[in-house]
Amino acid sequence: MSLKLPIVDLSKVHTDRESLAKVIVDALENTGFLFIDNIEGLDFELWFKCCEWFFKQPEETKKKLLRNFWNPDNKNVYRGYFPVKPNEPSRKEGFEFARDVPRNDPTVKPNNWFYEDSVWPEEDGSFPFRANMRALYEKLHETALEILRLTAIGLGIEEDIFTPLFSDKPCTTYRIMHYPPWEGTPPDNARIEDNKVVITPEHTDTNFLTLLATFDYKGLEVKMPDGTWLEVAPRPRSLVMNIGDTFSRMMGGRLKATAHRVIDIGVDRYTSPFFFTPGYESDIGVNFMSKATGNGPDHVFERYGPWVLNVIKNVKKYFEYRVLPDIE
Ligand SMILES: O=C(O)CCC(=O)C(=O)O
Ligand SMILES: [Fe+2]
Repeated sequence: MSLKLPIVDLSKVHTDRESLAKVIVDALENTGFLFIDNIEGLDFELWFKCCEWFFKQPEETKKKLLRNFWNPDNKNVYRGYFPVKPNEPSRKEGFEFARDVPRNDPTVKPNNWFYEDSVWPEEDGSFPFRANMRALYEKLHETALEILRLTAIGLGIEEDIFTPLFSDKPCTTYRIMHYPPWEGTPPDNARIEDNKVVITPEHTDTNFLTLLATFDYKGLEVKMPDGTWLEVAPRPRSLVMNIGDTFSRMMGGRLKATAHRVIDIGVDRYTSPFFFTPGYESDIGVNFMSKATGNGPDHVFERYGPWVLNVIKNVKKYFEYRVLPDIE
């Protein structure tokens, strides 16, 4: 069964802010997923071409971009390329980058790998991969901020209240992914109910807000409050949006970070999430609404960086992040 997600039509962003705000907050209080239509200037075809271009690069090129965990010759520990791992239920290769910060920024500790420089594949001049991806990043950053302004309106708080979390060096990760179909028999840990096979197991996102292009591929499924799974039917030129643990926790669970997974559809699958993420020093403490309204249980200041590092290393225990060095 497929899920009819609420749709936020951004062509109405100047004329009908209140009703868009209501759609967003209602969606985030319920299923936690929605579609965003009509994002001016966002070129999905170019975005898809970037995926195709990158994943057909020779293995040698990708190897130079591997995180240090997979290629000790490389310095990058957080950004770059990750390969398909044999016998893992998460069956995908991906490339991740961020906005670079100036190397001489005195507020960034030299060992803070959240802010390491992104690494890029060499180009031969026929396709400006890096320039395209960077332009797409800025468009998605702008879109995410607009969505958060609308969310704030829907929550009845000051429209720009979330903006400062992302003004100072956001830790956003922009990723492109390729899921190759299983070769032979999938491992047992990829098998789920009804003989289905996953290529990304059930999870919630950890970051603040995710904007996802599925490029009309099927496969994404969302968990309903009653525990059943519904598929997200592809919607051309639309972004799928959900929020992550960071935002949900700040809101005391009022807005939902909903579990989702990806089912094997038997063909090469390309998708691209933009993991919109606060700055390392940004305050993501609980009881955010008390801070925003001056009422309610005490808001407790908490920095994003140390909080999320503990989550990925010790709570979610992502195996490739287990080795990440401590920062402070
Ligand atoms: O590929 C997809 O459709 C979703 C991927 C996803 O959930 C993720 O990367 O967090
Ligand atoms: Fe996800």
